[in-house]
Parts: sequence; structure tokens; C-alpha cells
Amino acid sequence: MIETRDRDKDDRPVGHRAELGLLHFEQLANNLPESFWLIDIATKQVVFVNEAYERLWGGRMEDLRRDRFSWLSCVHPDDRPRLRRVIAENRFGGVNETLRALHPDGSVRWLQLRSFAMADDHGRIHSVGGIALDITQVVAQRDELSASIAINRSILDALPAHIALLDQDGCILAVNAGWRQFAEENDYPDDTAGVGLNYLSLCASSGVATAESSAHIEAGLRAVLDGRQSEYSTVYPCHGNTTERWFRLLATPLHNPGRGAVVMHINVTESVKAERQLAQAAHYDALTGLPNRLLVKDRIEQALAAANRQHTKVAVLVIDLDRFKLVNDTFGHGVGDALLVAAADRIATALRESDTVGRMGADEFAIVIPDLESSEDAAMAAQRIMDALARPIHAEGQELYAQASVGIALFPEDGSEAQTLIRNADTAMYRAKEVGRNNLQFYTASLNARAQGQLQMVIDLRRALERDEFCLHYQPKVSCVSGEIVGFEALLRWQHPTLGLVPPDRFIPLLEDTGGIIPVGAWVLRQACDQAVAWHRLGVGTPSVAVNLSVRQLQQSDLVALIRDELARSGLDPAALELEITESMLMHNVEDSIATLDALKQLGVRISVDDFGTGYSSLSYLKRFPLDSVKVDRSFVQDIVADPGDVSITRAVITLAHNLKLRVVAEGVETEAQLALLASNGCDEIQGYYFSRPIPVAETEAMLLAGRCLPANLLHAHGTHLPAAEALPSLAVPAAPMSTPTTGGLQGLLSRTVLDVTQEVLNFFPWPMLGVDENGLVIAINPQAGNWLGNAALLGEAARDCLPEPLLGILALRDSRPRRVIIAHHAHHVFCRPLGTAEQPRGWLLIALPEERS
Ligand SMILES: Nc1nc2c(ncn2[C@@H]2O[C@H](COP(=O)(O)O[C@H]3[C@@H](O)[C@H](n4cnc5c(=O)[nH]c(N)nc54)O[C@@H]3COP(=O)(O)O)[C@@H](O)[C@H]2O)c(=O)[nH]1
Repeated sequence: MIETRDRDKDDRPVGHRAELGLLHFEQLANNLPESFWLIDIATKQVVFVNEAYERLWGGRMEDLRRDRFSWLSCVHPDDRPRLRRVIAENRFGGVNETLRALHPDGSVRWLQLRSFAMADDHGRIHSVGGIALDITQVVAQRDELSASIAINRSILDALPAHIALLDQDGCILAVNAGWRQFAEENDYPDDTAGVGLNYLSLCASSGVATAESSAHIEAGLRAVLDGRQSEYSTVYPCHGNTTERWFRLLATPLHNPGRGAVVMHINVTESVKAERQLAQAAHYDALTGLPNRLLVKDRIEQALAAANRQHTKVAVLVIDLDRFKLVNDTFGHGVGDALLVAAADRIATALRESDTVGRMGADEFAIVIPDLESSEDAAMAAQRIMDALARPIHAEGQELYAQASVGIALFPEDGSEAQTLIRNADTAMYRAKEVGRNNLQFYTASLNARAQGQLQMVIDLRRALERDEFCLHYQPKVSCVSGEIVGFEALLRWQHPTLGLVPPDRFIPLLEDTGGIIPVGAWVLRQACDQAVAWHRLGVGTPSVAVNLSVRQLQQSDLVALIRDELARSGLDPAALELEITESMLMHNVEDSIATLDALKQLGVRISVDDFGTGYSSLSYLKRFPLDSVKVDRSFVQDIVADPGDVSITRAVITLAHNLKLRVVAEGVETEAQLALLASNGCDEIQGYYFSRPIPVAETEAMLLAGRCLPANLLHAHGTHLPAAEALPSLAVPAAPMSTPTTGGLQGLLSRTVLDVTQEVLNFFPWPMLGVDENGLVIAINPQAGNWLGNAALLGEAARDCLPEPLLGILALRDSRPRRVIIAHHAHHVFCRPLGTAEQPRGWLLIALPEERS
């Protein structure tokens, strides 16, 4: 090439020029850092080698010139066999190998050896060239790099964290050993450990973290990937099947912005648990596990906040075990501790779930009772606690009897702050200690007498049964048809040794609260059954006996068996036993009530709903229960004469009850007028002071033997209910409940029950009926009227705009005589009745009786 380039310009002789070229070539070659040489194919001799050979290979140039394979002796013995093989396979060039040259001084150089063929113009190969490049430094650098990569890798793998490298979209590029292991342990479906998948979607779908935390993590990570946040960190729960775990997730962007992020999950379960333990220790007592003073204070504050909102009371009780020190001193601290734990348990079980029991220190406990109805309830709770503690406690082999002194402070009376209430309850507790221990004291002294009286009554009630202080009085139930006594309601009386006859309203709630109603209720049942049998033996009829059941009795698992046994024992005909259950009791737990009543009904007894109208049930709802009769509450009866609204409600109840095949008993009938009105409206039986107050047994027998009856002139005809048209004069349907439930003349009785009943009556009423108020607006319409007029949506319309002409004519006449009208080809007799009183009508009611076809 050198020759060719110079040929045109250089005028020196060719031989000289060739020599010069060779000289230049040699100088150039010897200045190159690479070593290279040429082997002539024909002579198999090394025809050229540059000086770098000796530097790179550590061999001598003349050795190479003499033996073209002498370089092999410079090759590290480990690499030599490979080199030999490669050269044999590539005799005319094509070698490209890395090798080590072992210098005589023991040093090693890394060389990159390449060989190539050299051909003439005809493509005939005449020489093979070789070049060796010194790559010692590159190899050293590469080794260094690999070493540091390996070190980094093992550091990442050794970290107690699951680490993943994410790209900009959140796709997992690489993970560490911890991550892989976690994936394996958590049954990750394949062996990729998520590499190649999107971390953000993995978060949402893995189900390892909660949905809430997944969403939070996804948002945080997105912010890091988008460069909006330089770091994201959160602790999230990640519970296994049997273990509780928490992880801290850390995400940081890769250094090059917009290039992805590193996420790291660190198991922080231990520290979370430690934190929780700290919180537990800060708020709970270590021995009993109860809230400590701090948490009790917090609970009081919460209760006060709620009480302020709802205008209710809160009680704070401080309880101190009497002579606890003596237990410690006598039996040692182990027994003392066991006693405290047992006492804590006893206190807790004597209270509702919504109450808080805390340990204030040593042998002092505090109770928070939110949503308190009366101070007596706090006293009852304190008494329950004292009773619970008084039962023997077995602690570490010792039988102990704990007594307690209780102090009670009430919100709002005794303070409006937690600290004040605790302090005042504490003061009251010390007063309880002073007055002899094992008692309770209110902070407000005036409440003590009341509480004391009530508690004394509870104590007295416990002994009343065994001391034979109870008796039954009986109130007759009288038929409105025959006028005769058809039964008696058994009513419990307590003859207290000092207080005299205590009315049931004062002691039955206490019996219910303390569970005493169960044995007392059983006693009532037994007495009543025996008494009914005794009446039957008089031979003056077979009056029934009605017994009131309480909520607790209805929930009593052996109630049915108890009644069955009493019937069998006494020999009373089951049909002569009536069980009275209040409406609110039935609604307490409907499904259970139905099951119990069904079982009772199977015995053949009768079931009656007491106080009907005071609860929230409607008669149609009561259809679900196996009932025989309803007792209309005396609050309805009492105003029946004065308020036409009450008549209509009572009347409505009677009509509906009869439709449901239920008998109707009106209770609290005190006057002749009430009786007359009830009887004329179809009431079946009455009970009340008008006929008789509840009387002792002896008087009942005298009454039966005397054959006392209701006056015949007040009875209703032959037990049949008045035909509708005849009954109309006494029917005054209230206007308001049919349209605007919050107004109208049913003050005090505008309960949902009444409205339901009224609506039901309207719906049940078999004939068209509609009401128009004094302003001419349609205020009531039943479905039958809607059908009749071909339009049910008349409510609120002006009568003149929507009613047919014949009806408007009748309304204008306001005449109570029936008028014949034909509407939609059907003849009806339409009555117009005033709503309210005839003197001051609130509107008018149109009732259409279909004309009988002969
Ligand atoms: N679980 C049990 N409850 C019982 C038992 N015995 C009674 N009671 C319930 O106690 C409540 C009060 O009863 P009492 O003071 O006996 O009052 C009854 C009647 O005296 C009273 N009454 C009857 N007629 C009139 C009247 O004309 N006017 C008027 N003002 N009061 C009247 O009504 C009470 C009977 O009511 P009721 O039971 O709803 O029929 C009371 O709720 C009893 O149920 C028992 O053994 N167990």
C-alpha cells in the first residue's frame, strides 16, 4: 500500500523506495502498543514481528523468528491447550481469543489475540498475520466491576427486606432474594416472583395487603414514579393465614429522574407489636387487663360528650375492696393478685357491655355507666357488683369473700368533668368506708336515702316469697254480651311487713331486674291455676284466669314445660288459662316470641296482647302471632267519651280485631258511659273499676256466687256486631290521621300504631269511603273509593274539580240521609257524615253502600 501510494509522485528508484517503505513500516510497527507479526505461508517462517512482542508476551523476537509457535511457550499453561486447539482449527487466520501471557518474572498479561489471512491480488493467501492487544487493564477493571456487582447483589440479597426495581410504569425489572423468598412462601403462582409484571396492579390484586392499604400504596407509588414525591413510606398490615404481620414499604425514585423506582418492603411486625404493647401498657393494667386510670378518664370523657349531646346521665363508680390489705398480709401477694383478677372478672360480668370497668390502682376499681336512666339504676348496678363480689372467690387454694365499698358520682349533678366525677366518686367511696364498709354511697347525700330504700326493697323482695308475703288479687273480666263474669286477671300484691301493701309497679320492675320474677312468676302461675280450679268447683260457671307474663319469663327456656306441668298438676282446663303478654314484649324479639307462643298455644291455653295501642305494632302485624284477644289499653278507654277520636280508634281496633278473629277486651273501664260506648261498638269484654277493682280471693268467690252482672240495658245486642249502616251514627272517623298525620284531634294518641290502625281500617272498609275537609279538599280516600271513581289519586285535590256531580250534590246538602246515586253503572246509597262533631264539623265523610240486587 505504501508503495502504491508513492508510485506516481516519487521519482526515486523503486528499490530505494521499497527499502525506505520497509524502514518506515518497521519504525511505525515498533511504535505500536499492540504486538503483531507475519508468517509467510510458503516458508512457514515468521517474516516480521514488532518489538511490542517482547513487552507483551515476555518472549524473545528471535525465538519467534526461529520457531513460529514459540509464542505458545509464553502462554499461561492453563490457556495453552485451548490456544493450541484453536490455532490448529484456524491455520489461515480467524483466531480471536483471550489469553494470559506468563512473563519470566512471574507477572501475567491479558492479551486479546487475533489472526488473519493476507492474500494477493488473485486472492491467494500468502501470509497469516497475528495481532495481540494488551487488555490487562480492561480485564482488571471488568473483574473489579463484576466483583463490586456481586458484592452489591449479595448485599441486596442479604438485606432483611423485599426489594424490587421498577421501571417508569411500575413494571418490576428485578427483585432481590428476599423478595423471591417471600413470593415462594406466599405461594406466588410462578417462579418469576413477579418480575415482568406491574407492581401497581400486583398491589391491587395480590390480596396480601388490605384493599384500603393497597389503594393507598398505589397512590403513593404513583407519586414517586411521576416525580411528584421524593419518597413514599407507609406501614401496612399483611397478615398471613395464621400470623399477624406488618410491613413498612419504602419507595424512592431512581437517581435519573423519570427512570423508575426502588421499592422495599421491610417486615416491621416486631416493632408494631412492641408499639402496641407500649400502648397496651400505657392504657391497660398489666395484672387484670382492665383499662387503667388514663383510659378510664378517656372513657368518662367520651361518655360525657355523648351524654351532653343526648341529654342523658352518666354514673362514675369507684369501688374499693374492703380489707384487701389483710388478704395480702395473711396469704401473700400471689393470693392478693389472684383475688384482684377474680374481682375484676366478677365486676365485669355484673355490668353491661357498654359499661367500662377499669382498675385505678391497688384494690380500687372504677366503673363508667353511660346512658343512665336514673340514679337508682346506678345503685342497682353497684348492688349487683357487691352481690357478685360477695360470692366466694377461690384464689390459689384459698376461699375468700370479697366485700366492697362503692362511691357513686353522677353527671350532671355531681360534676361535668371526668376528673371531678372521679374525685367525687372517690369521696363518696370513702364515706361508704366510714359508715361501715360493704355499702354504697352517692356523692349527693340526698340520693342515698332513695337508693337505700330501693336496695332495702331488693333485699326484702328476696325473702318475700319464702316469708309468704305475696298474694294475688283478682279483677273480673265481664262479657259485654251476657253481662256475666267470664274470667279474672290475677294481679300480684306484696304485703310488706313495714311498708304495707306495695303496688306491683314499685316492685315488679325490681323483680325483673334481679331475676326474682322467675320464681315469683312461677308462684303466681301456680296460685292462679289452683284458684281457677277452685272457682270451677263452686259450680257457678268456669271463669278463666289471666296471668301476666314478664319479658324474662317469656325468654325462660323452660316456660312451656313449666306451664304444661302446672296445668297437669292443678288439673285446670288449658282453655281456662289465659296468658297476658304486652305488645312491646312481643315486639322485643319477634321470631323467638312467635316460636314460644306457638308452643304455648299447642298446650291449649289462650294468649292475649296486653296494653294494646301503646306499642308500635299494627293489628295486621299481630296476625303473625297465635293470639286469641287484644286488650285495648286504658289510655284509649279513658278519653273515649270526651274525645270522638278515641271512639273511632277503639272502634277501628274492634272492627279490625274481629276481622282477624280476635276478641276485644277494653281495660280500665271506669264509667257507665265508657261501657255503653264500648258495648255499642262491639267490644266483647270489659275490665275495670266500673265493675270491680282487683279483689282478694274470698271476694271473688262471693261475687261469683252472687252472680254479679253488668246492667242489661248497656249490653250490646245478642253478641252480634251492629250492621254497618246502623253503626254509623256512633262512628266518627278522624279526619287528620287519614291525610296529615301530625295534626288533628288525636292528641296524645297520634302514635304510629293509631295511624296504622286508621289506615288499615280505611283499607279494610269494604265500601267506598272518602273524606273532604271544611275547605273542600279531599283528605281521605280508601282503595274501594278509588276503584269506584276510577281514580285513586284524588288525595289533596279540590272536591269540586275531581268528584262526580252526584257526590258534589250530596256534599252540598250535608244531609245524613242516604241518597241513591249511580256512578259507573253501579247504584250506591251514599251517606254524608260530619267529621268531628255535627256542631263543629272538620269536614265530611262520604260512605257509599252498594245497592243490594234482588
Ligand atoms: N309480670 C307480672 N306483672 C304483673 C303481675 N301482677 C300485676 N302485674 C302488672 O303490674 C302492673 C300494675 O298492676 P296493678 O297495680 O295491679 O294494676 C292493675 C289494675 O289494678 C289496673 N286497673 C284495672 N282496672 C282499672 C281501672 O279501671 N282504672 C285504673 N286506673 N286502673 C285499673 O290496671 C292494672 C292491670 O293492668 P293490665 O295488666 O295491663 O291488665 C300492671 O302492668 C300489671 O300487668 C304479675 O303477676 N306478673
